[in-house]
Amino acid sequence: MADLTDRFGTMVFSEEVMKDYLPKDIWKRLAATLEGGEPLDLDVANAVAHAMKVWAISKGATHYAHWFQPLSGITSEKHDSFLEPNHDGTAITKFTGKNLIQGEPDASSFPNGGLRATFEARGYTAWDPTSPAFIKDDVLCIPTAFCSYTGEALDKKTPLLRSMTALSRESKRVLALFGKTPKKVVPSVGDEQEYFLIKKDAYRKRKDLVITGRTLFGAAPCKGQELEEHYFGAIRPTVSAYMKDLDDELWALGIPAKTKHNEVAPCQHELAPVYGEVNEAIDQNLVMMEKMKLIASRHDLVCLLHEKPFEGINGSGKHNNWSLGTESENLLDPGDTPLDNLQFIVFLTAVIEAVDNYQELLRASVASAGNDHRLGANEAPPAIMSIFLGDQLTEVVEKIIDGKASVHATRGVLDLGADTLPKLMQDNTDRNRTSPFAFTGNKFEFRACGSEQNVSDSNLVLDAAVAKSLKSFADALEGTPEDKFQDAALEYCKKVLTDHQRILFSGDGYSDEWPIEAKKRGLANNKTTADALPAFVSDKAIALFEETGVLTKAEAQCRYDCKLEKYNKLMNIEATTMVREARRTYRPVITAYATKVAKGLETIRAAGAEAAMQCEQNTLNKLCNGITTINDSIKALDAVHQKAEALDGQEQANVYAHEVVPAMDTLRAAVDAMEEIVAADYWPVPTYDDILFYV
Ligand SMILES: NC(=O)CC[C@H](N)C(=O)O
Repeated sequence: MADLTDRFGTMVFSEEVMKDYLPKDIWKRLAATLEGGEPLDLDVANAVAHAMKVWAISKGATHYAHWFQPLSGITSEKHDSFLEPNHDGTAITKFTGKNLIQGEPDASSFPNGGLRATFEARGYTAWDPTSPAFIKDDVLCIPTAFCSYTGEALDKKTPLLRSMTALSRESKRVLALFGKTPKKVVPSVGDEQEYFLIKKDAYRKRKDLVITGRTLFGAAPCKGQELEEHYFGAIRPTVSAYMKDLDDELWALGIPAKTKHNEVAPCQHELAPVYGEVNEAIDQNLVMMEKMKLIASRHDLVCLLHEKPFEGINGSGKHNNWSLGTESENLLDPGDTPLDNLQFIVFLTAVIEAVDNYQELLRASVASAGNDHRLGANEAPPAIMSIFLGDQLTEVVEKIIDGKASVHATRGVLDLGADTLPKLMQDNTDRNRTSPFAFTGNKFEFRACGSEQNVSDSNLVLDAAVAKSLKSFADALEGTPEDKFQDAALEYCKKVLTDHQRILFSGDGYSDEWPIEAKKRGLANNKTTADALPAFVSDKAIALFEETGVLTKAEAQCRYDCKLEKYNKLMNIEATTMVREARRTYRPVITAYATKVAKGLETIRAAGAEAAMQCEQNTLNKLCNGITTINDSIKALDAVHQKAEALDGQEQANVYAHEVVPAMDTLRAAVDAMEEIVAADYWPVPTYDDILFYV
């Protein structure tokens, strides 16, 4: 077996491979594009395409594909063979610079929200050279952006790249004030991917799981996660074999899979890669999710990426560990020297201001039907956005607000009563699992993101919002005389921190007091996707998107429309599945069992042993009541479902969130109550106990 390091990145057209395959001058010109955004000319593209083709074919590839992320959030690819037939019955291989740079897929079947009417059907894909090409299933996949012919972004990647540009631009302005001139500033991200693994045969027997990705019914198991024995527990052989396969494939694809472990819920696991530049990290996360599902199938398992496959136990998040850095320093690392501390405080302040100003937009960025079930319980943060800084940093911020921090008169350094900030511990124990946005030593962990989501939206909002805060700082401080800069910077931070202190919260996000307190502080609490999404197109959000150049108004509107449409469609699918299952799967079985109990009772009564049968009579009564409740609940759900389907857009979403979901909860409760009394061999589907403990 190849050496462990030799197995890494074998299927990636990496910088190292490029250097190997490309003539020196071509590589230099390409590197200028990668680093400085120099426009790419056709000569270079032709040479790169040729090198890519030769390399890919040497690895067994037969096709190439522009690999992109339409607004559905999942990835798309159309495979074209490298082969070109000659007229004489032979063939050559061909892949040109033009093929590399641009593709022209038919865009008409991808979601494009409100822009549909004005768009031509065609769209085009454009090579993103900042994320390396890779070979997947004998296909050379080229990461691309996806736009309409009129230039509007129709994908998740384009605005993310724009937000990176904005953030780099404004960060550089701020760093210039500290006398630093990095080439670029890049947000980096490490996404912790949580998932469930269950047996394929159990999965196939659960229509709700197959169709909606989550269980719409299911009584609480006899044992849940209360014994806390699964988290970090020894990994069972079936799961371990899966994880090894997965690691191997991810490593070959250059995905730095690092940490794997059992998560809190039975059957739940996590895989965390080493962080990387956000654009590439998200591409890799999308490939990772695809591989997780495919490889599970080879092991007779199913990987569930839904945010809440099982009610009442831990859901799955994708904690987005976000930081900002130059080629030589992490700007969210408090550092050791006082001057670094002031710079750190400026960037910290910018993040605090950004999260407070755009709390509703951040909430909207993680809004989805699945995440609605997860937020607010079982170690997932509530829907209220807030920031957890930890004790030490909270104290520092309080000192700045109280005017107890100053720039040291003679030495010109930040004075907090001590020379430096305490070196903050990157210690997991200081984490607050109920916080949506927690500082963890040298980065922020955005915990509200859901496991199934493409986190481009969350990151572009975060990048844009922080870019705006930094822009305000640079606008205010540029031109300040050098000897006054530090005092002025600290004064600026003091004001901003005072204005935005309300977003800081270190307490228990699950407590009954927090929503009340949050309301007093004026923080938003958008509990459902329907409530959260309008923030995506508020005047404030549009102004941010336009000012930072991340999205035009039309592009933002189109994203809102797509998210809304997806929510409404998913809710329709869930409500339909639920009613059908209740009618066709559960009710007949409950009725059959009630009939059996009734017949048994009759027989025993005839035999004169009535007293002993009181308990069976009680069961029969419960079953009959249950059937009535189920019938009533189906009727009630049908009615609100029809009401929702008669509407569209935001109005439809509102009815789904506030009327259909509660009706679904009622129907579920009615069926689940029967699961507890119907004889096990009658029950038509595997129960939570059957599913969660047999992998
Ligand atoms: N241990 C953890 O961090 C659990 C997190 C939790 N699964 C979530 O939904 O976010």
